[in-house]
Amino acid sequence: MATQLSHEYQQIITLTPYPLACIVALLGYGFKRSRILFTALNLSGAYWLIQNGLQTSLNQPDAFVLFSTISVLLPVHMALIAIYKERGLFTPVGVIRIAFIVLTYLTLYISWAKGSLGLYLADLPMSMLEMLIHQYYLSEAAAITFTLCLIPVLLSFTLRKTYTDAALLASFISALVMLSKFDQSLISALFVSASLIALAISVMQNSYQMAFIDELTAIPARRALQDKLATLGKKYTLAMCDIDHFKKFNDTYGHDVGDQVLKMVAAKLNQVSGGGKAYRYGGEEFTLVFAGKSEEEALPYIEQLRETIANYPMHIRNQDRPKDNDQGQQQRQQRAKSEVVSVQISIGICEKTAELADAHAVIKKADEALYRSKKNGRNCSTTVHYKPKPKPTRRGQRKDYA
Ligand SMILES: Nc1nc2c(ncn2[C@@H]2O[C@H](COP(=O)(O)OP(=O)(O)OP(=O)(O)O)[C@@H](O)[C@H]2O)c(=O)[nH]1
Repeated sequence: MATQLSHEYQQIITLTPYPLACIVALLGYGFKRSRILFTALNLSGAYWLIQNGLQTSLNQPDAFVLFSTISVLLPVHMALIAIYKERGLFTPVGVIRIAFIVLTYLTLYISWAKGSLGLYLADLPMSMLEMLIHQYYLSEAAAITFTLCLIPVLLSFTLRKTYTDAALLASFISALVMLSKFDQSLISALFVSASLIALAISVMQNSYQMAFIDELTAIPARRALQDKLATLGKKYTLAMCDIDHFKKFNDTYGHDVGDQVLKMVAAKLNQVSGGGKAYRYGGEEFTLVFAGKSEEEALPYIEQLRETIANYPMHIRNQDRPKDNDQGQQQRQQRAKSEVVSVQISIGICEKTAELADAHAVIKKADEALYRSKKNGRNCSTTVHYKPKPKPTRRGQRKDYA
């Protein structure tokens, strides 16, 4: 009975990569991640051949040629997929890529099914015939191919830094382990399944990132804030922060510099202490959430942030560098004075009270307080309920956009 059960489990494990590959291919298609779909095709193609032609001793010429070819084909496809630029699935390049993967595995299968694969054994170079290390199923040719193909996979991972590239790298390493320890029972099913799961997770993480993380500032976005607001208890404080005269940054230095300012402010707000959490509310507006804190308790942390931002010397990077050296030096000297600017923010703070029905009512009140901060000369915080003793604001020596 135990053997029977174990056999059934083995069957399930052996079949698992097929539905997984379908799910991953559908995810790749649905989320327009062509590299995910190509990798699902590549892995399932190789796995299908392994299950059909390699459940026998590698001493058989047919099986040996099939194994040697897969050992080279799999990493080559992975490297080509890694360097592929996402251009959509049904573009000419996308279709060629799909056809290339399918045709290579199909040709191999047909040759194997006709029994003609073994005939090529004599044509294989020595580097494909001898295993490099004892007990590892990796020929010299496969080892060289894996090493060469690792370069684009690693480069793509380091340069693009996407979840997809992380999953591609994981699949690549997994393919290497799977092939070199090929004699282990169920190894191909387990490693191909693990790779497919990593690919599926990368699609989920990608879509989470797109929905919940603000692309420009890399801090949580409005949707993440909505989720957070839904989980807050009875006591919390929200602070709405708005960059002062932000339009002037855009108008004076251009949209790119405006983006730099947004990134700097977001980075500073993201360092909030006292249990606060920063979100980009939209445009040049940010929200700080202090769960379990009153206005009075949150205020020192908020004020500290406001001052940190106002005191930060923001260096405006100039895009058009002059070619002429003297002119460049003059401009650089001028820039040294004129291009360090101070960014200031105005803040409205409101805590949850019994009269305020929900978090949206609290945000509305905080927004009204923010409006009062703007009217009171900007670069200051206004609370709705708590009345702190007025404190004179300090202004720096740098160019001030108030
Ligand atoms: N560069 C850049 N600008 C943005 C972005 N989102 C919104 N803006 C700009 O932010 C500016 C907001 O300007 P206003 O609402 O007039 O406010 P303000 O100039 O900050 O003035 P006050 O709030 O009264 O201090 C607009 O010019 C928008 O185009 C963005 O993602 N990048």
